[in-house]
Amino acid sequence: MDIANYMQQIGQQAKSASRLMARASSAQKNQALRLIAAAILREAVAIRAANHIDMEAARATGLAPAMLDRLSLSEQAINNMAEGLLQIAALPDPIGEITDLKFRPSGIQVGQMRVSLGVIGIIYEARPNVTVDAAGLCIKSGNATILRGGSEAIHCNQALAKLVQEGLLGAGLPVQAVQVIETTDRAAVGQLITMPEFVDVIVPRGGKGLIERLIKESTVPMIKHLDGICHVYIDDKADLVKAANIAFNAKCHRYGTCNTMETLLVARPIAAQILPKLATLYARKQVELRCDAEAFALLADYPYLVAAQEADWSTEYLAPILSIKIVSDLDEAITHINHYSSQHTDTLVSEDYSRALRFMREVDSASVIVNASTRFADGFEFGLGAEIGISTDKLHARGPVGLHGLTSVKYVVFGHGEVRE
Ligand SMILES: NC(=O)C1=CN([C@@H]2O[C@H](COP(=O)(O)OP(=O)(O)OC[C@H]3O[C@@H](n4cnc5c(N)ncnc54)[C@H](OP(=O)(O)O)[C@@H]3O)[C@@H](O)[C@H]2O)C=CC1
Ligand SMILES: N[C@@H](CCC(=O)OP(=O)(O)O)C(=O)O
Repeated sequence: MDIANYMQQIGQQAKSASRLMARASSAQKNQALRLIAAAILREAVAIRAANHIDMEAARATGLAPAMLDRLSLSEQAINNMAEGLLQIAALPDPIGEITDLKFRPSGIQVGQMRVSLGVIGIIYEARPNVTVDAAGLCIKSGNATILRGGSEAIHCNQALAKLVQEGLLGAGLPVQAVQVIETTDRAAVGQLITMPEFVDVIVPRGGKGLIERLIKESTVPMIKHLDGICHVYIDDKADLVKAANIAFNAKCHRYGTCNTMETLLVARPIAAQILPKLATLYARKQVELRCDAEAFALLADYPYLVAAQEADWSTEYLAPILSIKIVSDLDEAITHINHYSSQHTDTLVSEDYSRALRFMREVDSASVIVNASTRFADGFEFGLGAEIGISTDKLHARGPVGLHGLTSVKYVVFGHGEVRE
């Protein structure tokens, strides 16, 4: 395959499709979403068969269990993809909304109209449900998209792409509004990020290697969705029952997601009370605990205990591993988090109102949570219907990105024959 030519063609097709998508009616876009949902349910067996091929290949290469979990599509996950599309269909259409329309002294009326971004290139991990969530959000927000999922998911992504295109066709929308790149050759990524004539925005979801390349090479603006070095800080004013539930869920609910806790900070006055209890819970899941010297001494009998190294505080394990540090107070916790966190999601467990407010104001992360698990940092859980991912950028969109994050506004002016004096 001549990758440069192939990507030029994909880019041109996306650009043409984006013009039609920008003016598509809400009814058409919603019809496409419903048709895709129905096709996914109808073809559940074929989707699972494609996923099985990917899973077998990934197992053969020794992919880590948490990554296999991310790649696998259960019957429930397939139902959830379809349900997610129906939820996106039920959301109000943001496109065309005019806000803040005001008369100016000159007589003109000035307002802002919400518009689509155009063509969005999304590079993401081997997680097939993202293919459907991203396609659904891009369709509803009137964009065209070029999708480059993780190579381990290629068969499943192609099967899903066919169903998405079937739905677009059925609703009278351009099938090339959603294109899945058919090659796993990373040269295609290199092309995608250097086609500003066709691509308006790149959304990279991934780790440091991906981002380093994109920062060096991309000539297209990006909304970066980076790694999650997420923290839970258990304060000495915490309700310890809540704290244990939250700290267990934040680590053990799913190891491979970016909103999983990687470091637990515990206030010194309650460390001896809470840490052994938590260790009992973590031991059931065989979670390795990488502890600073103080926590190490408290948990000396724990079966999977390791002394933490400096590098642990800035490591995203995506695995049953947790680093633990005892801190003196909220100030030390905030300082640690702002130094080591990837500014994705951080949680405080405390019953103290003033400390909660301080944590929310001072922790510089996309989602700052009080008394709930970091795992809630998710577009669906935040009520966005679905998400493109979790932006760790500060500009344009921050945190879970839903429909609004895939749009922009332009000024619109209604005149009545006015001329400037
Ligand atoms: N903030 C967020 O919303 C999210 C963040 N993440 C983060 O992603 C990371 C885990 O996912 P993981 O699969 O390991 O991520 P990777 O960064 O390894 O892969 C993600 C995607 O980028 C591609 N890629 C990676 N490196 C390059 C490169 N140098 N050139 C071209 N393409 C590249 C991969 O392709 P290939 O298949 O060829 O490897 C894949 O499609 C974690 O850090 C996690 O926190 C994940 C999801 C959401
Ligand atoms: N929003 C997601 C987490 C973000 C995400 O997609 O993470 P990842 O599993 O690293 O691709 C969730 O809570 O399921």
